[in-house]
Amino acid sequence: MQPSRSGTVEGRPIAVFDDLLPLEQIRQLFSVLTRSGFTKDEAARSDTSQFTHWAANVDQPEVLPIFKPTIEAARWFGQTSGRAYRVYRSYCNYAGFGDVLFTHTDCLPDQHELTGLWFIAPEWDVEWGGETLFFNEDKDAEFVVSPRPGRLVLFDGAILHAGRPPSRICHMPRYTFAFKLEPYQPSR
Ligand SMILES: O=C(O)CCC(=O)C(=O)O
Ligand SMILES: [Fe+2]
Repeated sequence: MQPSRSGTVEGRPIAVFDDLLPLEQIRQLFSVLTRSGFTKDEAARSDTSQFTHWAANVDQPEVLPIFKPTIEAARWFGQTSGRAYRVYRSYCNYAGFGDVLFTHTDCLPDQHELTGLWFIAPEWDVEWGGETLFFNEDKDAEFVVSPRPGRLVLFDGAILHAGRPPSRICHMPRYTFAFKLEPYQPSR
């Protein structure tokens, strides 16, 4: 498995993977998500907890078609870091026009956790916005990922990042399906 492109921010890796699954499977997952139980209780940071956004927690992510390719992409990451990763949390974020998604990190600098984000949409127009941005320590955006349907971006969770809400002309929910992965010692 090879990324379409990769880079680093503050020396920490990011990789973008495309076409890991047929678009039809992404469309099916989109359809399931539109009928799922989202609750407005996900907070990006402790100091923004009064501005929650909608998310749906998923208890059995193994059954989803996006699970295995996520593990395989994490294995690609592990080739460089020498680490093995396992999923410890899965959920889907929702954002619509006018929502705010705050900049945040997903782990502490020395935790070396990974976040995998899948863009789940049947189609996406560049004018709809909704990119995920990655910032350096100066809060300058250094890496941008367009929310192309079926795309996976995998990154060191200590990189400051934010999803951007879709624009006013976007009639589609912006779903990003998140896998949080932690390093672990596989038993031999
Ligand atoms: O929706 C996005 O682009 C970002 C989501 C995110 O950073 C997260 O769920 O931790
Ligand atoms: Fe995040």
